[in-house]
Amino acid sequence: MDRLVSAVPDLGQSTNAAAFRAQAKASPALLRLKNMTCIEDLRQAARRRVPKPFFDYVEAGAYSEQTLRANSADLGRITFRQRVLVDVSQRDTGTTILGEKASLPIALAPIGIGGMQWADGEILACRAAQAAGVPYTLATMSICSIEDVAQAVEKPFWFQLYVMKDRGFVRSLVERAAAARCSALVLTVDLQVLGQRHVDVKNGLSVPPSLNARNLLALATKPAWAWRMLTAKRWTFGNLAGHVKGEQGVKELADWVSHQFDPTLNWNDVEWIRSIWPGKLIIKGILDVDDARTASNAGATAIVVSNHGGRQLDGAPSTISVLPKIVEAVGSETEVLFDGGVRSGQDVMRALALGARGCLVGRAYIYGLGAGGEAGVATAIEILRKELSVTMALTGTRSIDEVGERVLN
Ligand SMILES: Cc1cc2nc3c(=O)[nH]c(=O)nc-3n(C[C@H](O)[C@H](O)[C@H](O)COP(=O)(O)O)c2cc1C
Ligand SMILES: CC(C)CC(=O)C(=O)O
Repeated sequence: MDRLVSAVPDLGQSTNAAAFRAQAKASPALLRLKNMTCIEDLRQAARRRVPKPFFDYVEAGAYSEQTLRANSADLGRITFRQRVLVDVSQRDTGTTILGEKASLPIALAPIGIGGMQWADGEILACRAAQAAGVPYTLATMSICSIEDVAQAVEKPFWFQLYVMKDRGFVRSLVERAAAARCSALVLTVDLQVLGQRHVDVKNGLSVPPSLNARNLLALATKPAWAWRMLTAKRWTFGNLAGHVKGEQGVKELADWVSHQFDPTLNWNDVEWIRSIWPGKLIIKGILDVDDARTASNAGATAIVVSNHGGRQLDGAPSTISVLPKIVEAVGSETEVLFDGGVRSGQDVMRALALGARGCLVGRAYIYGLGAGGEAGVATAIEILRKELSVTMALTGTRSIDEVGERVLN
């Protein structure tokens, strides 16, 4: 299995289908994934390869999962206007996000515990993103630390910040992100209190995994996964090591969040973060027009219209349903990014058509990671790229600048 990973560190720029096919021929890992033609295929493969508690953790939404379902369902209701007899032989999926070139209008979203999907998962995902020319966001609650990732990749990445009660620790995280040359800070503001995901409680999700009979069985049935984890020797939250007393072996996730995360977080704290991080600041977790205006006034470079992938406020509206009014309110001053339910290039096109500058993709790439490590993430990005490119062609669109309401029915 390790051969599978080491075979693909130099994927190169997989920004077009021919290059990707050539790489796939040379790489056993990509070859194994060649029959994965859509994100759902990667999801099924991840289900087979990742121990149940960690696969379930990715899938889960909060409570009744109404908002989780609404994200995808509302995206799926948006239909395109088919246009014909337009010369679409030359199409460009490239754009800029926060002023930086991106080969696609996407960024990889912060995903806590990513390194439990595949050993060293955050390093591998970041490498795949950089090879494909899209931004990668490392989560505060990652398994690989900021320094682990910075040492293993060539270009800057984004760092996602959770604000904890210990502000000294928060400041040190920000300083570490700056020292690692992170190019943007993504401040997540929608998870000061955890929305319950029933399945995590039932599975007794903890990091590192608790060694009871049931969990041992779940791990033992995925020996390739377990072998990679044993070899990588990273089992717990890398960024927290040595900083948060007595929390090396975190027990129940929800308990831990309620002990550590600060529910007093408010707009004054955003001012404080702004003062200690002079660089690009993205505020993630905005779903309301008034909040979007306040974020824009607080000096955010960008906001992410997000309900945390349906994992927090169950009963909140889908992100696509609120996107247009938020774009209308702040889009001329602040870049508006979007996430929630994006599982295809068509979904990326839908969000762009309604005014998003780009999409953060969460589960879509995490399924790839669980399915095949770095090669799996590269495959996920490539699937999105191809789908977006074909959707552009069939709507008579040659560049991302041309995407707008004109492509929608
Ligand atoms: C397994 C998982 C873990 C996540 N962890 C974080 C996190 O640590 N920080 C954060 O800001 N958002 C986190 N999110 C939310 C994502 O960044 C993103 O908002 C969401 O996944 C988008 O929805 P999608 O998965 O439908 O694409 C997580 C989402 C998932 C599915
Ligand atoms: C470790 C968690 C707090 C990460 C997260 O944001 C999530 O699971 O949605």
